[in-house]
Amino acid sequence: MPTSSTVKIAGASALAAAMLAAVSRPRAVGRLVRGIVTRAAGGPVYTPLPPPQKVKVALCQLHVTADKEQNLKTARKAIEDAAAAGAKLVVLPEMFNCPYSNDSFPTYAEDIEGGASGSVAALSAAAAAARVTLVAGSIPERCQGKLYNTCCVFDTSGKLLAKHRKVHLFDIDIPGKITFKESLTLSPGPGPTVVDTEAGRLGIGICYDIRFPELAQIYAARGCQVLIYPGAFNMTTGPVHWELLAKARAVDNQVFVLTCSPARNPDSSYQAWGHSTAVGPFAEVLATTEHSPATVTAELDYSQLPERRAAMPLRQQKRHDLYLLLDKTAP
Ligand SMILES: NC(=O)CCC(=O)C(=O)O
Repeated sequence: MPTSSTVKIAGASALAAAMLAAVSRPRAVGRLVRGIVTRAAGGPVYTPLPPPQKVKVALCQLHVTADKEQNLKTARKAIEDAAAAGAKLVVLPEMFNCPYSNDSFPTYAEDIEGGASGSVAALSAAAAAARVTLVAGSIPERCQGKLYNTCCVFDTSGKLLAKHRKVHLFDIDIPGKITFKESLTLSPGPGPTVVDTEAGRLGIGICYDIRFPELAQIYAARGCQVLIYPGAFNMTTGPVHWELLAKARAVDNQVFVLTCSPARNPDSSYQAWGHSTAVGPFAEVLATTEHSPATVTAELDYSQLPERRAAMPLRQQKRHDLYLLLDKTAP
């Protein structure tokens, strides 16, 4: 059925109809982050273009020390090298600018919201210089008297696109093996973080967040193509769970999953498992490494997503009459 406005156009003279069409047809007036800005009656409208079909990613498994400036230099060099090798999406590790410890978080914490963060300025400059989308691992953030474990995402011009505060804090006690309680110093973040970038729609989690399938399901339901988890698993759980969890989140949701860890540092009080890994939507390991400093690269081919989903239509086969994913933070 034609709408009333279509009927009006059809009934107008040819000249009037042509003039009306010219006014109402969106005119491209500029480009912004692979999007088109059009003028419409209500003001400019930004329509993102679909991301490229294939995206080269780099997971920078960095050597992290107690020297923040040195850590930022190491990160910048890794970002530059990754871009020179063709990466368009670069990922850094969890807590890459400080040692992973409750003693360090308050000392190294920075004010991101107020724009006073030296790390954020350095990361923004690095993303802009390298022209990459940067998922900048995480740093300790101080905001209104609280501390968070926070991941900043920058676009290719260095603009801060989004910030994810770790939602699930790492509080575990495996007797004789590992006890860690992030909640001694950190507060949990408010919820999921979905970011539209030139490299695709990203869902962000930090380390322990990967253990919670519901968060990944929310990201899949909101159309994320890639789930990205900067993380620092430990020597007890890492060998058994790190890759398993990345594969599980990928295969359950038929998405790409990227994990990025600090390299293992013998001088550190916390020994990270390393093994930064890229996983495809069929749970296939696309690229991985051991525990030394390294950059893992992989090509994500987004055309695989509809193919995998058509071949195994899990999304259509869900029994919503039996269970329900309740996204309490849905926009
Ligand atoms: N930094 C973390 O959240 C560590 C998570 C971890 O090691 C685990 O087993 O989970």
